[in-house]
Amino acid sequence: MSDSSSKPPATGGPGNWSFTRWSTIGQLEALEVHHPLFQATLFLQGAHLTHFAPMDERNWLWLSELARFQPGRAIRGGIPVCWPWFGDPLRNPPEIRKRIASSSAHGFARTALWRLEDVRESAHEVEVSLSLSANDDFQEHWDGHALALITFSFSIRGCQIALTTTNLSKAPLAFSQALHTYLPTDDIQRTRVLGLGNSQYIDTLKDWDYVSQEGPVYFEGEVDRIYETGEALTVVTPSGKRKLTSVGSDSTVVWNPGPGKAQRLSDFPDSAWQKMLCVETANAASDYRVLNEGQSHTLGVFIGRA
Ligand SMILES: O=P(O)(O)OC[C@H]1O[C@H](O)[C@H](O)[C@@H](O)[C@@H]1O
Repeated sequence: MSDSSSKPPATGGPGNWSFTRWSTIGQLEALEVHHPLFQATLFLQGAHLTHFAPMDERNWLWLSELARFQPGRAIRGGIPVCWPWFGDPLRNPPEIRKRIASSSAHGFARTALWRLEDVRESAHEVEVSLSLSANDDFQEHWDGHALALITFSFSIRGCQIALTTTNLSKAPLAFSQALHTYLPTDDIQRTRVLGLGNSQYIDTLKDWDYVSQEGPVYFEGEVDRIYETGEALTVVTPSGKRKLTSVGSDSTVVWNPGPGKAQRLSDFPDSAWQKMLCVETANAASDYRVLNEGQSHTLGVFIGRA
């Protein structure tokens, strides 16, 4: 399945690194980081991180055992980059919707081929940057000109992701987005998310009604909510805790498909809803952003120990 070499793909850069190497996984090109302190796997398609773990630890990200690594197909698990719109185009505000020429959820970035910009290595950290220039090549999906630059910083403390969008068109650019993090759990019924109490959420399963959250978020069946806060969160599972700290975000999506939707999802085992949850650092719903010509916005998350 995985074939490592130092030979870069046509879309990659030179591979003269100590801890990072090119790899072919399924039909896709990936960068594998094997640092003495941590490991990571990052695909050029979608700038999609599927694996991050400090040495001797299990993957901090959930990855479906049915995930397929094929051109044009979203990988189920890891951290899909939803950009330049989040969710169903029809659920986005008119300013965003008017640019979208497709019915696909979560934008085109997660299945587009990103360009490797830079790899920086040190004794403590590896930093990988990729870019996606959304220009006329993406006309069939979207009408706009923007640059997405994403930087992953891996260290023994955790993994930081920063996604910067720059508007390259003359007209204002409205967009929504998310870093759609899949996390593993041993048991969803013994999992909770702390830090969202005292906020409001849109319950997308109940006609998009507003609901007040009190106390921790528990999972009993399907959950699909957009919280109106970007506060730091702690995810507590039977085997440990993770802290997610965001920048540039005032919305957080919490999702678990539950047993019913699990059966309809692509590349997702029927029982896997018991072993995962998504906590997505977002600019979604009313937290969408508008950039004037040349302006930039950075959305970021640090995933660390709690
Ligand atoms: O199946 P996908 O397009 O990857 O979407 C997976 C999920 O993403 C988000 O979390 C949405 O809130 C869910 O409604 C959706 O089911």
